[in-house]
Amino acid sequence: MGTAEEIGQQLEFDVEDTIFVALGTDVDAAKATLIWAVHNFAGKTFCLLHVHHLAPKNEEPSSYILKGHLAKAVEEPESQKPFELLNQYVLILAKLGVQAQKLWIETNNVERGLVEIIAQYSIKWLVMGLDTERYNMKRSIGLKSKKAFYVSQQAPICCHIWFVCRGRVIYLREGRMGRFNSLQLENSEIGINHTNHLRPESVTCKNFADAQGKENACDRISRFRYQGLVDQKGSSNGDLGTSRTVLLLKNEGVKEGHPVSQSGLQEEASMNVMSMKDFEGVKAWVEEDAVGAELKAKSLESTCMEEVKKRKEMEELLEREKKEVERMNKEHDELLKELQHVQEQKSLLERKASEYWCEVEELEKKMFAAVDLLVSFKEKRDKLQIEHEGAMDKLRKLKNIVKREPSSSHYRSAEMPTFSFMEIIEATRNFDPSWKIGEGRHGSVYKGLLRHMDVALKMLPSYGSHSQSTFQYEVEVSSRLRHPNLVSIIGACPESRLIVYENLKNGSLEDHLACKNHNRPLPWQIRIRIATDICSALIFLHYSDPCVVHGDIKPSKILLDANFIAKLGGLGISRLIPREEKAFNSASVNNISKENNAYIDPEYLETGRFTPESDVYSLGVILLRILTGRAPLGIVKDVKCALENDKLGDILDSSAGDWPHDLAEQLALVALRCCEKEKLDRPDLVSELWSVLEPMRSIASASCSSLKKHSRVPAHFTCPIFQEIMKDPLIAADGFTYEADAIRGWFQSGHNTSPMTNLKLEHCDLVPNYALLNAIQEWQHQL
Ligand SMILES: Nc1ncnc2c1ncn2[C@@H]1O[C@H](COP(=O)(O)OP(=O)(O)OP(=O)(O)O)[C@@H](O)[C@H]1O
Repeated sequence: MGTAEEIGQQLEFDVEDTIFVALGTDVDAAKATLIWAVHNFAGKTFCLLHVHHLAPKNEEPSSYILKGHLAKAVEEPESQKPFELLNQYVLILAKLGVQAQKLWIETNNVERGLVEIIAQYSIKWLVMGLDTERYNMKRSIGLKSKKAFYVSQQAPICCHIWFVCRGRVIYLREGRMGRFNSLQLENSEIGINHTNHLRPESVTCKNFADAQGKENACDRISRFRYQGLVDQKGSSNGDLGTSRTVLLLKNEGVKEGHPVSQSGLQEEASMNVMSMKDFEGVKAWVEEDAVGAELKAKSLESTCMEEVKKRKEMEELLEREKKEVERMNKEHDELLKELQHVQEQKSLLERKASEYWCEVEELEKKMFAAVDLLVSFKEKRDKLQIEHEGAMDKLRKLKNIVKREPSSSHYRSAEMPTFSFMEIIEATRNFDPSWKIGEGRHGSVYKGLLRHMDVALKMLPSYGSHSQSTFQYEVEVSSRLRHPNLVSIIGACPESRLIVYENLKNGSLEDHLACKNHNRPLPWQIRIRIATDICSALIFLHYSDPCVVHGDIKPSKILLDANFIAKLGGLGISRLIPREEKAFNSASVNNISKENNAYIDPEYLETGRFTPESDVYSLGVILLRILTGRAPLGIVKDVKCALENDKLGDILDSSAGDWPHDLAEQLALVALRCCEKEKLDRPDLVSELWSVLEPMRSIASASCSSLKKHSRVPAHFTCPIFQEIMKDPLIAADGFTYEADAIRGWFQSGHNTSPMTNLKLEHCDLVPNYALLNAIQEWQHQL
């Protein structure tokens, strides 16, 4: 065993020109490294270097080697050692025509051993194969192996080292010294190309064939002689520390247990004739020759088959999955469409719902309004029911009133005489126009001679249910109310809706005030008496039970008989009001002219309700007209103004004669009170109005000169049979008053009917009419 220098000297080849290839225990890696080296350093001398790791002392080397990668990788029997593989590599290279040496070094530290060998032999070019497992990543660059890293760091600086794995350079540690510093790689993946100046020195496979004459492979192989430079028993030269170095230089010196067979050498020799063109073939041979590779290939083949099978299954599975995915995608699309449709429906429904809500709110509002309306209608209904009950009660009372005995009331229960239309035609001379004495809203008034009586015939329109009811009502009321100052009804012609009244020969007050039909102006005395007559009639109506409100008092309704006794007519609009009632409603104001509006109570115009005070108001306007002779419109204001200015005399109707001033002023004041807007401010008929008018009448009677001129016997003072002023007036069952001798003679002559109506009398009893007698006597006294 010698020093490193000594060892180097013992090498039979030029270290300077040799490419050292350090091979590990990984067979695949070793092969790939070798192929790379041969491919890139064609023509160079190779020395295959294996630094063998010695087993620890407590473990047998052989068993350790068996555990090593090499033995496992090639699946060699126990006897085969990495050393034999090194020989195989050399043989393979020989087959490739590459000159190769082998160097076997044993040490207990591989990387340090490598570094020391580099140093000892001054190795300039070293290719270091790396474990494939560690560099399995594609394009992994950099050293991961601890050994490689150590070598790259510690190797002498003059050494150029390629770290190769799987046929590509992982890392290049460039050396600074040496002739081949600029050596470029032919197929390096790190991009180093051959330079032209190296080419001549490179020996390609072809060149190698040409050079075989100089030195054949056997010669080169024969130079591998085993020289036991290192003492197997551990007598180290000390430079390598604990390592043992075995240098293989010659065939004859093969280390024990690592023989190179003769046949192998012969094969190597024969393979020396192979050219680099057969490289692929040799490579195939190498692969076929390698048992491990074959087994591995088989294994790989079966694995591949399995993989193919698996792949097929996977592809089928994938296909199925793909179809499933397509189906699911289709379903997904359909569901998406459905979802979209549902969302559209949803938004549509939401829109409709909001519209419905709006409608519901509207309907609720309407419903609440309807409920309010219903409530108000119910209230009105209840009110109307109460009113209806009240009306029914009134009706019952009125019916009772109607049924009363004649002696207990002002009403007469006698049947109203009826006339045929033929009689009416005869009485009016077929409605001779010259016999027409008046025209009202409801029809014309004719004078007539009916059954020897001087009558006035008022014909109501023959159409409309209203006219029928008006007709019936007027007949009913007129027939039941009897008073010297009320126009008396004589009978009716229902078939022509015609009412027969007594004929008041002097016409209406209106005609006299307006001096129509050649009427002379009435003297103030007559006017005062007319006022008292109407007041008397009103007192009679208002104090009747039930109270009768005329409701339409105006001068045209005040008729004057032959003696200028005033009689109030036109009871058609009047209403019976029970005592406890104060008013009745009427809508007839619509038909009233503006002129006649002046007689109507302003309160009625506002409320539509007639009260007894309404009649008082009308009477007040009539009194003012009697006093002034002026038109009714604005008369109240004129008289007020005249009174305030003490100029009443200026507005008095001078055609009535000389009005006594006090009387005129008194009449004006009381008339204005009647025309007060507030009904409560108007005077009471009896206590306030009659009490003023009655003394006036006396004053007027006293002023006989003018009165006598106009005085005539009142018609009701004369007997209907004798036509003379009655001295002993008796009331018969027909309600008429007759002179006692005349009516008794009527009965004694066999009559049991009324001389006036020709109807059968219920009885022949006769009752004295003291009131009339008193009136006659008073009248006679005044005369
Ligand atoms: N019984 C009668 N005797 C004499 N003349 C009468 C009689 N009745 C009515 N007249 C005359 O006929 C006229 C019409 O009377 P009528 O009652 O029909 O209407 P009006 O009172 O004038 O008006 P309205 O149409 O408002 O009732 C009276 O103005 C009067 O001149």
